[in-house]
Amino acid sequence: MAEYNRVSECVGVITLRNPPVNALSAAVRQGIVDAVQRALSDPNVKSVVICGQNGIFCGGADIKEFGSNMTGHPLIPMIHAIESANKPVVAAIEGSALGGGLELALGCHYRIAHSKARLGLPEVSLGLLPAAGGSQRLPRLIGVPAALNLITTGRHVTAAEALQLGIVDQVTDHNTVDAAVKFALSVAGRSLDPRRISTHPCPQQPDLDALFEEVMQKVRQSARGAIAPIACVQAVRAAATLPYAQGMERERELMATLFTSGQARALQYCFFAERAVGRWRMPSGARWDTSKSRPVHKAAVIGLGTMGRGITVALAQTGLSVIAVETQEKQLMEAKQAISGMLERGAKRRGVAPALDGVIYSQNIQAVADVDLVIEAVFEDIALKTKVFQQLSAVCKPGTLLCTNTSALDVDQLASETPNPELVVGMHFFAPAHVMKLLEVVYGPRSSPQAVATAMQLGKKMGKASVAVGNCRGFVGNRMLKPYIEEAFFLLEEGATPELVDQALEEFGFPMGVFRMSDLSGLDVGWRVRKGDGLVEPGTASGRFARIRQGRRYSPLGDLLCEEGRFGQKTGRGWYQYDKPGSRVARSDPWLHSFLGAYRAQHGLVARRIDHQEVLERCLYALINEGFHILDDGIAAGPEDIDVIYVSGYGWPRHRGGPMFYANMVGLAKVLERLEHYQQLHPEVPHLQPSSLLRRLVASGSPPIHKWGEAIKKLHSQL
Ligand SMILES: CCCCCCCCCCCCC/C=C/C(=O)SCCNC(=O)CCNC(=O)[C@H](O)C(C)(C)COP(=O)(O)OP(=O)(O)OC[C@H]1O[C@@H](n2cnc3c(N)ncnc32)[C@H](O)[C@@H]1OP(=O)(O)O
Repeated sequence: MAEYNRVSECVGVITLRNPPVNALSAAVRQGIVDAVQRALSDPNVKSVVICGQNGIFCGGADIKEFGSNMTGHPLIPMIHAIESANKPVVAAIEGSALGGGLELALGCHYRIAHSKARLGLPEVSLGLLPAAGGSQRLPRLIGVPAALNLITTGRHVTAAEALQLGIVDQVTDHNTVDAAVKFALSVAGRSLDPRRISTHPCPQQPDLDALFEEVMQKVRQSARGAIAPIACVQAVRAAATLPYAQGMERERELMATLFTSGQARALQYCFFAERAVGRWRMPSGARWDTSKSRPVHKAAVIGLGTMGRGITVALAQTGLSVIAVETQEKQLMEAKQAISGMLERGAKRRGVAPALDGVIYSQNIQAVADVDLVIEAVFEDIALKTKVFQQLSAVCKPGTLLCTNTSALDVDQLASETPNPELVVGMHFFAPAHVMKLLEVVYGPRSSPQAVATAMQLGKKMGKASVAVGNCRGFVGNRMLKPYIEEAFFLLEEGATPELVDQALEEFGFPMGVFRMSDLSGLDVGWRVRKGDGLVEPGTASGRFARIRQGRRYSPLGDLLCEEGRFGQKTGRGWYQYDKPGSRVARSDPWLHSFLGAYRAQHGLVARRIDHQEVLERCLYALINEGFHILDDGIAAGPEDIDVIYVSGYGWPRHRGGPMFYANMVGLAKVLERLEHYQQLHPEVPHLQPSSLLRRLVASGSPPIHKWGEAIKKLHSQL
């Protein structure tokens, strides 16, 4: 797991070998310890180089080991042994040096990086801190402010930035190991004392207390309840104020708290879930590893409203050539200007040239004749979309993939309007499409595995968390959102305020509560859907029956607000009030409170005290319950798919792992018991009726989340 060779007579080269990322498993740690020992005891060896095989230095500690009893040689003494070696040790960094990988490099006396390498201490994103001395060495090397930035955000830096910060000593465009060996030869025999970072004091920093106070305040605000970023600040503070040995002790104490925390489990689950969703499978048995994607060189977007513009930018930024079609000249010109602006701003942020020439604008759908894939993003109207699909089928070359960005319409129905339904899939982007990470790839019963593979591949290329899901109303994300929003409306009827509901959800970790979120996305969106579903009834009927529609409890509160012209932020009024239309600062609105009072009086509802726990249980368990229905229906292949969708697209706090992971943490029996409790109180609310899958999982002993897949298969086979 770590290979040792002697090169150029007197340089010992230690190569980490643990594909795919050379993680520091027990075997690798032991291999390094043994190899260092060999190099130091060989009188012919004057210096040592540590590198990784296959163009990657090291992706850090082996995260899979964190869930088990960690055995084997510990990381910290291993790194100390390297730092205290009496021969120079040079890290040759190619690919990535992350987490424990960078901590290992910081224990070396010198670091040489390839120009394309990326370095970072991303432990915070796994609910941890750099606890192999990273929180103590990095501030000593690059100063407190820069180290705080890197450690609390976990961001990866380029080799150029690492050089500028002083993390690496040299950057090369050539073979890194050769450069490191040459360098190691040149420094053999030099004094190593100044190169042992742990012996340095932290660079002086004026007004240290004020700096830490300011950073801590910022971190608390953005952490939304996550504990690791705060522990990271505390650890760096120890580096700045304590001798190294005491700082290490503090680092260990803080890590001990984080290591066994539910948040660390949740964040590490997210890490693996994000990778697991790439290994998609369909109920037909088609899978990621047996379905070949088609190359996409040229794509088209039809309809350049907000979504179409964002999709065009996302596609163009991957280097694809894009035909952007909008039939109205004025809209086309406006879209061109907006898209160019977005491309320019994005390119500036990323330090690259804007892909302006990659987009060709046209008013004529014939322009898409030779593209490999089209994404339709016209208005959400089935007749219009059907017409577009029929035109595309006539215009496009054979084999062109036809994708719809619909969020609410039936992908199967659209597919059935084309001569080649196997070429049709949904690509459900989230606004703004060039920013939001999530992409639901929606397959119907007739979508070909190749079409799904191509859309998933394209999503990956665009940097999206792409999740393949089956076709149903609302797909996965919006389908689960419906009971969540409905419960929030019911809570208002029963005595809550938008402020109370939002506060409970924001304290849970959502960036925005349900009402602030509705104001942002526009109340008229849901109104239009409810109208289409025949749920909206005009008039002022009162009493219980006025709140039953299609046989189930219904709250017309959202409709009534829309009738008042309160569409949210864009009209300056919604569940909150805003200084002016478009303004973002939500303020409590006395009008809304008296409106709620009058509504309750009209319907004979007596307001009662509702606490945060009830808000969370009713909104979140209703959403989770729908997630179980989705799993039972086979719309999502596993809980990871649902969790990735919620964490990357719906603001579910990552440190709580996603709704299904959260249910697993709370305990399935408890979720079931609370749903039963609320269902008894509200028998006219079907979404509180526990899903049969949840019941069956509890009856089968509540298996842990990684065993749900197996359990679901077994339960289905027993049906
Ligand atoms: C009682 C309490 C006691 C407490 C005390 C405990 C003391 C313990 C002390 C230990 C101190 C440890 C301190 C160090 C901690 C760490 O190092 S944590 C890990 C930090 N590293 C990372 O976060 C990097 C994670 N990896 C990546 O970002 C990327 O994988 C990559 C390296 C940039 C490569 O990207 P890419 O090429 O796109 O490949 P991927 O698809 O992401 O990955 C390929 C597969 O590799 C798996 N993998 C990646 N990294 C790791 C890892 N570090 N460990 C295990 N596995 C890893 C990844 O999951 C992929 O596999 P699949 O999931 O099977 O697809």
